[in-house]
Order: sequence, then C-alpha cells, then structure tokens
Amino acid sequence: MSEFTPHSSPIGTGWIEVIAGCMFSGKTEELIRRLRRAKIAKQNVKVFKPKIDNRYSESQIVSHNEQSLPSIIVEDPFDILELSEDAHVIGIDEAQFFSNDLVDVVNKLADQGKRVIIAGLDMDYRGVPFEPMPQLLAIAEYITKTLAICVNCGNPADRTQRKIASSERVLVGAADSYEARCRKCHYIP
Ligand SMILES: Nc1ncnc2c1ncn2[C@@H]1O[C@H](COP(=O)(O)OP(=O)(O)O)[C@@H](O)[C@H]1O
Ligand SMILES: Cc1cn([C@H]2C[C@H](O)[C@@H](COP(=O)(O)O)O2)c(=O)[nH]c1=O
Ligand SMILES: [Zn+2]
Repeated sequence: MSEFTPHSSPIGTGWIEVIAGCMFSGKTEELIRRLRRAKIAKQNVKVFKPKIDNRYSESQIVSHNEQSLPSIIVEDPFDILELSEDAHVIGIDEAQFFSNDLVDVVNKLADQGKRVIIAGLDMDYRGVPFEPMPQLLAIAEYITKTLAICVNCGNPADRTQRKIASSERVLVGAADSYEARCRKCHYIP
C-alpha cells in the first residue's frame, strides 16, 4: 500500500486526499491513522460519516479491526461545510454513501485552505465505479489505493464479493455479507 508521505505539506493552500479501495483493504484504518496524527499536531480535526452507516456504531467511524474515532453524523454533504468552519483537517468516511454534492463541498473546503481526507469504496459489488468516488479521485491532489487479501486465493484483492442475494447497490454490511476478492476470483452474482 502506498502511504501519504509527501516530503512536506503544501503551504498556504488546502488540499484533498482520497483513500480508495475494496472492503477490508484498510481505508478506515488509514483514515484514522492520518486523523490521529493531525490531532497529535494539535490541529482542529472534524470527522464525518453518513447517517446510513450504522454498522458498528451510530456515532463513531470504526474499522473492521475495531479501531475507532468519534464522528459527526450527516446526511447532506452541505452540513459538512457548515460544521467545518473552525476545522483545519476534515475526515470523511464511507464517501460512496454521499450524494455528488460532496464533490463541490470538498472542493470548497480545500479552497478555504483546509486539508480534506476522504475514504470510500471505489467499486460496488459488481466492480462498477461507485459515485461520487470517481469524481473525488479526479479532483484529489493525493490518492491512496488500498488492497485487501483475497479470501479465496491469497492474492492482493481490489474487489468486493457480495455473499448474499440482493441487487440493491446500497446494502450496509460487513463480513456477514461481503468478502475481499482479487480480479480472478471475483464474480458478479
Ligand atoms: N481479506 C482481508 N484482507 C485484509 N484485511 C482484512 C481482511 N478481512 C479482514 N481484514 C481486517 O480488516 C482490517 C481493515 O479494516 P478497515 O480499515 O475497516 O477496512 P476498510 O475500511 O477498507 O473496509 C485489516 O487490518 C484486517 O484486520
Ligand atoms: C461492495 C458494496 C458495499 N456496500 C456497503 C457495505 C459496507 O456497509 C460499506 C463499505 O464499508 P467498508 O468500510 O469499505 O468496509 O458499503 C454497499 O452498499 N454496496 C456495495 O456494492
Ligand atoms: Zn483470488
């Protein structure tokens, strides 16, 4: 996994970092790591997640290996803009669950001089790009693609296999409903 390790942070401007990958690839872990370091640097950090993500907690972002950070729950991306006035660093988890308005919002925040760190699924269970992630990847200054381990063959995994019968694009779940697979082992149910 490539880490966000610029030689120095940009000066006098904001920027956007996107952490994208399949489920279980370490997106939330990496988001939490960067936000914790920003807190150690005494920066004002605000963390947001969409209301629909009530999988492990109503109020925290939580990784599959139980690391967590308190967060603010929002439905409308414009709420993030309003609630971030005093923030230096803004973390957003599960970006794939927000509307395309998130693209304008994070651009505005970066234009205001803030560091915006976004984590989200780049593809749905069929392997189709999951909006608004493609747009966010296009406007980001820094991109990290995280890979999991294919549970079938042990290769690096970039896809998410849905294990239960549903053709809804949005279906909140964890290991009960999904597993990480490589290109060779993934199939569209
Ligand atoms: N197939 C897998 N490959 C890699 N990590 C896995 C796998 N299944 C479970 N995990 C666990 O998931 C953790 C990553 O969780 P998380 O950061 O929440 O991922 P994501 O946000 O990308 O879904 C790993 O550190 C590991 O403990
Ligand atoms: C592939 C896929 C996933 N989801 C849901 C399942 C989880 O609630 C989140 C992803 O969480 P993670 O932090 O990346 O583990 O998204 C979905 O709704 N639709 C899909 O196609
Ligand atoms: Zn495989």
